[in-house]
Amino acid sequence: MNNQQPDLKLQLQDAIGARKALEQTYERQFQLLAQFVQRLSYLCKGIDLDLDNRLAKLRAELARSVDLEKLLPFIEETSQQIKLLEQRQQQEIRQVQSELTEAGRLLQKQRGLPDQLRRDLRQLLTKVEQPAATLQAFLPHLSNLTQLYQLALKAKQQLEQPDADEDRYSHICRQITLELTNLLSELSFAGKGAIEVEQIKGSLLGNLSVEALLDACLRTIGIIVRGINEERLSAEGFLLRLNDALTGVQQAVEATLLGSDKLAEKLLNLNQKIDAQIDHLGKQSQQAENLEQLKKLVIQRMNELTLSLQEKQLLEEQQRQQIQLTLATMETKVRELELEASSFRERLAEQTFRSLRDSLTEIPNRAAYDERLQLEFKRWQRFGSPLCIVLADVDHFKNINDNYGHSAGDKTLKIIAKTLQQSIRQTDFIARYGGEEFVILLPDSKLQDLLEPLNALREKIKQIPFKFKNKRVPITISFGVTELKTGDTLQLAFERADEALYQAKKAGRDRVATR
Ligand SMILES: Nc1nc2c(ncn2[C@@H]2O[C@H](COP(=O)(O)OP(=O)(O)OP(=O)(O)O)[C@@H](O)[C@H]2O)c(=O)[nH]1
Repeated sequence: MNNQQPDLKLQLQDAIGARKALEQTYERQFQLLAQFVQRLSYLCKGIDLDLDNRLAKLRAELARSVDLEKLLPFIEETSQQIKLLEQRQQQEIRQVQSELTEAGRLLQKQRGLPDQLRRDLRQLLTKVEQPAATLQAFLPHLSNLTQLYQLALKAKQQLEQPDADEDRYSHICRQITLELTNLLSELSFAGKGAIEVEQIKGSLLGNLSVEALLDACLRTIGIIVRGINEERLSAEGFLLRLNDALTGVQQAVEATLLGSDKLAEKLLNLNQKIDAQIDHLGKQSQQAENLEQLKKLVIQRMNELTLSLQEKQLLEEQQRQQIQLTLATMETKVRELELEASSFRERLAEQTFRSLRDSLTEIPNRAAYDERLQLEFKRWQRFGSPLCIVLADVDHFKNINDNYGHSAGDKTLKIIAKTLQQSIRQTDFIARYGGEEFVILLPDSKLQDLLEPLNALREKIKQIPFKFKNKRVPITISFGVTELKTGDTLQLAFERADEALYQAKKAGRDRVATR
């Protein structure tokens, strides 16, 4: 029993020591937490006056006591206040987002902004539209937008300054050249018109003055008007020839009717004559007194009758021949008309075919693309199966024209167009969008499934052994791809593909970029 007493005492001392150590640890942790809360509360200072006051009280309480029970009401109140503040902040985020978007859109509406600025602005607006957690997240966007406003202002000022006339002048020239080149690539004429179109296209590759561009525009209008007139005249000519042919047939029928009327009259007279001859023969034979007299009479009348019958046969043969002739004439006329009509039909079909084809590369042109796009878009809306748009642009194509001439450039475009067309599926659609740019529509394809085939196609183009001036010149192509999303308009989707293409170019070309 005596031995057990010191043991108990020792155990009690240990327990008291452990408890003290625990209390000290607890106090240290509480101090640490209190310090942390204090620092955090300083960070929130200045956001809201009421919150500042509550946090000050909480800090004072934390400094004074370590009793959590006493602190609880303060913590409760402060957290309520923070919740309200949070709601207010969400509202402010939405407001800043909408104000930034509005300011960006306003800038977008300004005319005469440089192309690059437009692209940057478009990208910025896409970022602004994405949800943000804090107001601070908008700060870089705000600063970007301010920069874009400054750039736009500078660009505008430059345009308005007299010494910017030169820039403005060349900007206008470039715009007209671009529009006219696009228009010409959609026109397709045979013969003289085609040669003239090619000449104008060739002249647009140089730096033309506004006067020369105006002249090119007027010449283009002339070609179009002539083309329309030619088609109109050709249609008019066909109708006139149709009218002539019908008049011819009508006259032939009338002549036949008239001829057969006359013949019928002659035949009637002849029949009456034959009847009279037979009648006369009958009467005279009764008056004959002997057989010899009768025989002479009969022979004479029979000769007269034979002559009349021969005449009748001749008349009938004439009538038959006349009808045959008329029928043959009518048949020839009808055949001629048929030939004329079928060549007219062919010309019309060819015209429709040509107006939807690009004359250089012989693949569908932009007008054909617009038509097909509408169709695919409607299908996409109705059936919901995926639809992708790919923009393809030959890299540094200007260098080919500059270094090896325009016709080398033309040949390059033809080969690339052919390679692209041969590489897509039958249900896909490719068109020359203009210049060195092509557009491909891929129904029933998901964006992620296109990366591999498009990269293979890009490699295929790179491997084409182009040779100019006895030198192997590798040519590359960049692709911008997008898939239509719910709520998309055609314009939005196209702009995304265009942005992707821009990214591919910016990242060094010869690549596939997606958006
Ligand atoms: N030979 C030829 N050239 C054309 C035709 N249409 C447009 N071009 C030329 O294509 C060139 C396009 O040049 P840019 O738009 O500067 O582009 P790029 O040189 O391809 O450079 P990146 O696209 O930036 O890689 C211009 O020089 C046009 O004159 C055409 O039908 N035939």
